[in-house]
Amino acid sequence: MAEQNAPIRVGLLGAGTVGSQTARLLVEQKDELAQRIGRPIELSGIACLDPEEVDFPWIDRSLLTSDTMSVVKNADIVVELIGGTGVARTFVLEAMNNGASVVTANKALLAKYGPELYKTAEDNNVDIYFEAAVGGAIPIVRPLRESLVGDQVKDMLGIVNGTTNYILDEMTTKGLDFDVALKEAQAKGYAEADPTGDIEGYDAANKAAIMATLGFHTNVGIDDVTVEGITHITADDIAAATAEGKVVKLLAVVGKDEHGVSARVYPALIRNEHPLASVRGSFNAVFVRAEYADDLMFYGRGAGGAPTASAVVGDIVTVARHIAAGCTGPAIRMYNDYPIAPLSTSKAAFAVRFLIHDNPGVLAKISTIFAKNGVSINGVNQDLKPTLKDPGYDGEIQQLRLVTHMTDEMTLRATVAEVCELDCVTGDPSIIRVLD
Ligand SMILES: NC(=O)C1=CN([C@@H]2O[C@H](COP(=O)(O)OP(=O)(O)OC[C@H]3O[C@@H](n4cnc5c(N)ncnc54)[C@H](O)[C@@H]3O)[C@@H](O)[C@H]2O)C=CC1
Ligand SMILES: N[C@@H](CC=O)C(=O)O
Ligand code: NA
Repeated sequence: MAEQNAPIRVGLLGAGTVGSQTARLLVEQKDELAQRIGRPIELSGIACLDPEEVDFPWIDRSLLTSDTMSVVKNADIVVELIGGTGVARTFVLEAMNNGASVVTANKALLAKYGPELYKTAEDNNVDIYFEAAVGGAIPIVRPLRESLVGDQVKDMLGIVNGTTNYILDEMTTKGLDFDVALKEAQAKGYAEADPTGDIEGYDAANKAAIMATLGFHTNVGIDDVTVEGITHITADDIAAATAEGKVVKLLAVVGKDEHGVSARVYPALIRNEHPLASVRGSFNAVFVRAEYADDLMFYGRGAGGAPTASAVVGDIVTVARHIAAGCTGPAIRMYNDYPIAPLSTSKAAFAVRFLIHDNPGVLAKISTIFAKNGVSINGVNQDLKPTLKDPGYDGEIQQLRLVTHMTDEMTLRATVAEVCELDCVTGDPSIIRVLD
């Protein structure tokens, strides 16, 4: 009987943005969570790199240690909030092999080592839960893993990175520079320890890999995702979008067709009336289309300490309930072995921006190359950029923007490369997809 009422020990690895807030939610709601679980839970240890630097009024300093393995070994639930694919993997595997269940927010770890981790959980008869790994506070992992398990997911489309959504939103609505907006996102706790992963699209790609794996019951890893970030999006791109009644958003797009499964991350132009256009700041949103449920939409805070901690603590309670009941949740089985659809099957409409010499005949040369390659142009506009210069050319520079009809991506990219060979074209082109 004493055993049945003994507190369930929760070992926290990491006391940063998410770890510190997870500790707060556990401490502040201790009594109520015990009632929800039917057994008390206690924080048995908190590991971090430098305990001296952790100073939150709700954290009992005697629990802090830099001996992470000791926390792993003395817990029933290990909560991994360190991040990255290095030591986090070692600690998570050790925890499960030691009989502990795991809760993690670490999408990079799951997108790289998912199959190994899911199998280790099943082999050891323990849980691995990770609601916070996709869409922060938004319940999306559990709906894919449990609620929609009686359905067939067709595709998913979403904004799954809070940092880039915040940056693009601030650039659009306040005219902020990219770097200033990024610094703000870091200060608000949205960005990864190394924000390169956010702005280059890899964080969203990790999430796309997890979504595809759960949605299609097949292994999709980070290396299977085609990734394009937002670092090449300029104030000019945003201004052009605004002028056309559109916004630029970084999207994760996951689907399945006769060529296989695809998971892609790229910035896209979307109409102001599109529901994703109104997803602002650090909010995320995911659309899921399922065979029988039809369209579903999930929306909420995708990043930040407290919202992410809400998802983490939700998982801790779920896993603690399983421990109290002597069971585990559903295993993650990748029983399908779908191929990854090649990029050559990708089709879209594109907005392409070139910097060109302001001379007669330039537009004709460019449109000839487009026509020769079978890429149909839907719209053109041009404006003078008097502040830009091309060394070796005395005239002025124009910005030429072409919007194509639906075309295949490889042909479009080859066409743009061919145009860039022209002497009258300067600088780097910009290519952004246009969503219907
Ligand atoms: N910040 C956010 O909005 C979100 C973060 N996540 C994920 O949550 C995880 C944690 O992210 P943040 O809290 O933002 O990171 P953070 O950089 O603020 O905190 C990391 C913590 O891990 C500790 N740590 C590093 N190496 C350690 C080791 N060997 N042993 C023990 N502790 C160690 C650090 O001392 C620090 O306390 C990451 O996987 C991240 O991708 C997921 C969703 C949202
Ligand atoms: N860096 C991530 C944090 C949440 O997953 C983001 O910006 O979305
Ligand atoms: Na989530």
